[in-house]
Amino acid sequence: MYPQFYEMMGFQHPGGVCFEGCPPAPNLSTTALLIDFDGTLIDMAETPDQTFVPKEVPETMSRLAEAAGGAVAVITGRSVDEVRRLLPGYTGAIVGGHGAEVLVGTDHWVHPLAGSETVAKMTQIAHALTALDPRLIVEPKPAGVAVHCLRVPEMHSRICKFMDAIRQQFPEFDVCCGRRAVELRPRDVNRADAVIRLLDRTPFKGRRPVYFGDDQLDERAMEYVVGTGGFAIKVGDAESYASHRLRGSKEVRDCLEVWSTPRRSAA
Ligand SMILES: O=P(O)(O)OC[C@H]1O[C@H](O[C@H]2O[C@H](CO)[C@@H](O)[C@H](O)[C@H]2O)[C@H](O)[C@@H](O)[C@@H]1O
Repeated sequence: MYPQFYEMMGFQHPGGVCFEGCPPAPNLSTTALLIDFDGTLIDMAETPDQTFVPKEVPETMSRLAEAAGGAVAVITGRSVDEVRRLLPGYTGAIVGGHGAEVLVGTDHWVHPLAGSETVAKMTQIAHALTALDPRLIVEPKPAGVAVHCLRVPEMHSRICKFMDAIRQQFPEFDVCCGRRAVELRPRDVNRADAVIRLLDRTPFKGRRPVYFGDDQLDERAMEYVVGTGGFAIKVGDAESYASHRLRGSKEVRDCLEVWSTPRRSAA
């Protein structure tokens, strides 16, 4: 519903209200907005394919990207193509594969190991793990592979061990045992460094960074953002470098909706 409509009816548009936890909108013309995807912008789902993107999200993200002169980035473990598919029309930047891919404008950088024989072999071996339990899900990525064990948490530590055994055959890779997924990715890839590099290039350079994240993986990036005079918003109650808290993805989306409607945001 348009803000003007609420006004005509004598109500305040919900998008114009900064609620508890949602900081007042920063000046988007001097801000670099960095937003984690799963668990932050979008609610967690039982499998990566069941992820549901509310229909207003791509539009909100596009509005933010436009207002920020392109200095908005989705920071994620998913591939760039996957984010493009889930956010049709979004023209901001995407850091995919935890930093193994970076899309800014039309410049799409991919890690040299992306699409390599090595990744294909690793992915094939990871697929064999599903013989242990069909509820395990293998997600191939351009420069690595993830095995999701959200539906079989009791297998988590076994999967970590298996994936570590696979990794020993591929020295250029590291294993990351996350809470919900175990992932192999290039050793030299991590999201904090990817964020630092992103903030050093146009149109992000010289802007004040603001980071939304939910995961332990976001923390080093948040530490950097806070250390450079920006601020961070943590989703959930885990320990964090962030100065602000939101309870869940719905609140993140509501907050971004407020921010993308500058005329109505708090000063
Ligand atoms: O960096 P993020 O944007 O937070 O991405 C982290 C991983 O998210 C996805 O997997 C996770 O979310 C799925 C959907 O909610 C869930 O089913 C799965 O168990 C989680 O691990 C994504 O599929 C991965 O590629 C990302 O690395």
